[in-house]
Amino acid sequence: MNQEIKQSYEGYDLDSSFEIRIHPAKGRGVHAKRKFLKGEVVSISPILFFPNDEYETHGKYTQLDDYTYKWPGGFALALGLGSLFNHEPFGRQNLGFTRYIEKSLIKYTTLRDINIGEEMTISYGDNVWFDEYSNEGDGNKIEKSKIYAENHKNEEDSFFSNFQF
Ligand SMILES: C[S@@+](CC[C@H](N)C(=O)[O-])C[C@H]1O[C@@H](n2cnc3c(N)ncnc32)[C@H](O)[C@@H]1O
Repeated sequence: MNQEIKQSYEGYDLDSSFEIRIHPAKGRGVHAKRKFLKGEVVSISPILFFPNDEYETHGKYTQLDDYTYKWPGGFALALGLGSLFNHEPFGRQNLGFTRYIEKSLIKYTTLRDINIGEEMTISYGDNVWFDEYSNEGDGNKIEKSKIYAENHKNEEDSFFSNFQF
């Protein structure tokens, strides 16, 4: 990460496991305050469901559009930490998520060990709607075409494509 970005981070604690840090381009993000091991359940978010018609008429014209997940019959807002996980290009994220439709929940699980201070991220998929920054490399803005190529170099990974907003 370059010096300019590092210096502009500010943080505040949520509890003994998580803190919020504010990145100049990405906004708030969730960072680990303790070490997490691969396979740990990090968070379970109950969701608030918006049926398609309500979303089409109202939701998509509001800030909700940056936060909701696709859900059968409409869209879902993850309550709690789930809405604050920022995006990393597919393959670089350290959390996976599973939708439990019947229970109206999303469960977030670590894909690898996560060290203290690391940002906890999910992948929103290939088609993001903002200039994409990545924690890897120099931590700066990345070219979408480069990431697309990286994500598709091994098409057998594509069964993960349901890990999308
Ligand atoms: C679900 S919100 C995540 C929480 C958000 N950072 C906040 O402060 O409320 C998604 C928004 O975060 C920002 N974001 C997430 N990941 C990003 C990334 N890798 N690069 C740039 N912006 C990102 C984008 O503005 C996006 O619309």
